[in-house]
Amino acid sequence: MSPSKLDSTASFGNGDASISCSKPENGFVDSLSLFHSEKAVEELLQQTPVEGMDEHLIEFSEALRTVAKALRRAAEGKASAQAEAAEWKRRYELERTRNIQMERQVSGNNICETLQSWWTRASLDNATGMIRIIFPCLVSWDVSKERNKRVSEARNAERFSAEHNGDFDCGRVENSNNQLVQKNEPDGHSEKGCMKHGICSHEVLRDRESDSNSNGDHNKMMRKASFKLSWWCKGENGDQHKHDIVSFEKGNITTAERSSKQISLKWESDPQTVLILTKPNSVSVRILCAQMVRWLKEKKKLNIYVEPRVRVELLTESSDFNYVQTWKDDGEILLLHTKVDLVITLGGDGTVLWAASMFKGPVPPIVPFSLGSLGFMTPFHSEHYKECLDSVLRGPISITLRHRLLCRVVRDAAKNEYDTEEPILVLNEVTIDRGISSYLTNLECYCDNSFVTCVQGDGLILSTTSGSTAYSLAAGGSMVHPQVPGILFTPICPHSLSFRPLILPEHVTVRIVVPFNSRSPAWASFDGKDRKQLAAGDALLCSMAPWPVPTACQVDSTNDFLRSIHDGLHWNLRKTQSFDGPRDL
Ligand SMILES: NC(=O)c1ccc[n+]([C@@H]2O[C@H](COP(=O)([O-])OP(=O)(O)OC[C@H]3O[C@@H](n4cnc5c(N)ncnc54)[C@H](O)[C@@H]3O)[C@@H](O)[C@H]2O)c1
Ligand SMILES: Nc1ncnc2c1ncn2[C@@H]1O[C@H](COP(=O)(O)OP(=O)(O)OP(=O)(O)O)[C@@H](O)[C@H]1O
Repeated sequence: MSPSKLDSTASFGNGDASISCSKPENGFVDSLSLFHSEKAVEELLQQTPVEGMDEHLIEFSEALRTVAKALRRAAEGKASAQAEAAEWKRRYELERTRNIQMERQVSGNNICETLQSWWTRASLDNATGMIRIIFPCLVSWDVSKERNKRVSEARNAERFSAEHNGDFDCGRVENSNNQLVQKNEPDGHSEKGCMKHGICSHEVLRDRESDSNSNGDHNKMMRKASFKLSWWCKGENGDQHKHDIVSFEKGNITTAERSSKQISLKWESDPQTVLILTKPNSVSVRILCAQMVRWLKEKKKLNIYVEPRVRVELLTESSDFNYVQTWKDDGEILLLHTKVDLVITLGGDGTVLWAASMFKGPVPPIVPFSLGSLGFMTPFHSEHYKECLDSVLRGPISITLRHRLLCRVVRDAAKNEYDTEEPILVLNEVTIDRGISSYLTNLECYCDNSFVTCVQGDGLILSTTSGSTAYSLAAGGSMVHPQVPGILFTPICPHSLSFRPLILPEHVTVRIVVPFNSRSPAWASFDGKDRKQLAAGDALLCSMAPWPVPTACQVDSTNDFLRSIHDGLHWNLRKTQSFDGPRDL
């Protein structure tokens, strides 16, 4: 996977005539210097007086010529090998791009398919000329009539990809009415069939109403609450969600939508089920959790889920907490997002990271209460939990859609880039570092098809904008508003003066490869957890995940962000300069 690197150094004679083939920065050998070597030998011989030269000198000059010729041949051989390698790389990247496009098409088609399945419920909005589709379980989305055409195109493409790419078959079959339907699993949990490596597909957004009707009252009670998202800017409520981001009428380019608008969440039916996640080993958290559970059950009549550990703790306190629900195995955790309307976290940022890591697909809105020391992502104060939850349950609320990164490890022995280990979603960052090794990491970095750089230092952080205030900040990265979509590329202690951090656009795939000439393996860790070793030839692929983490805001995402950098980090805190003193008049 790594371009091979030669390190050749040869030197003949002294002064002007010395020939050297050195290895400059970033590992690229200057092959021109090899071509120049033969010329330099000729020059050296011309400088030597020919007359009166004894036989040894003639022999020596012949030997030099032979060496120079050998060097030229080596240079030519290397140049042709490089050209061949470049051609193979080009073919490989083409193939890779084609595969990625196919993958995107499939996931895009999954959305289109969901749209298709709700087409029958679509209604024409006469005022705007738009067709409005209500997704009963998650969002309402306006789509233009042209989408209809795209859906059928997408379905054709899906048929193509189903034939050519078995990886992404989420268990769909076509019924006699030509509609795409879910294959029935023997255990009735067809969603499980949609989880490739434990990551959800968009299939899970389908309505669960039919399930609840057929399964009686219990499931009816568990039906997910629906809500609607709308985008607004500068305090104005611009509820018209246009899909054309860029228009170029009459040669004028205009952008209509910006992804960083404030988002507001309005419940369309009342939330019924909350999941409470708590930081372990904290007495204050335990006490608050018991109070909150009681209040939510008695005053708000909500169904409550907690982790198995917390249920045991609650039952130890009182058997009255018998109504609190939990799960038995990890398989049930994968289905939590289909039952839970709202997640409440009691702890610090680590508990928000923990909550996000439990959802390997869509994430319900999270209300994070601060019971830690820093609390960048936890704007709610626990003392006022009743007022806060009252207002959240009533809605509408401002939310921050925190982007996540999807990380896949591709081992050297993998057949292709889809032959990966279980993908991991991170809310803060993935770090590739030297682990316990005392050697510099040597990491080759690519952005889509382009070589970025080699990281020689302690490692590299690929961070979300939410994670920009965490480890990336400590390594010298910029602080970025969490609503800005992008991937931060921040080196850790690079052994180079000019290696400044980068911010890459959200649509790219970053590939980090451990080259074969690396002195030691590298280690990847995900939101500070789950260390994985990366041996020579292994790669880590990182791209923006389609499932952000919606966290409720105290005021709005900008106000909350600025407050947290002021209160949490004391950003740019300095005594104000006094008026009396030197000044320009
Ligand atoms: N040198 C460093 O700054 C450093 C080193 C290792 C890990 N970390 C961070 O710790 C995170 C894991 O957090 P944890 O609570 O499980 O471990 P932890 O208990 O070690 O706490 C790490 C600290 O980072 C803070 N933090 C976490 N996410 C943040 C964010 N998005 N913005 C601002 N501060 C944030 C936490 O509040 C906590 O104070 C990792 O994702 C990584 O970003 C930082
Ligand atoms: N429900 C949970 N189960 C297991 N571990 C958890 C859970 N919630 C949080 N943790 C872990 O506990 C650790 C501490 O959590 P958290 O950061 O929320 O608290 P804190 O350290 O007191 O807060 P702060 O970092 O702001 O001081 C983190 O490493 C986190 O991953």
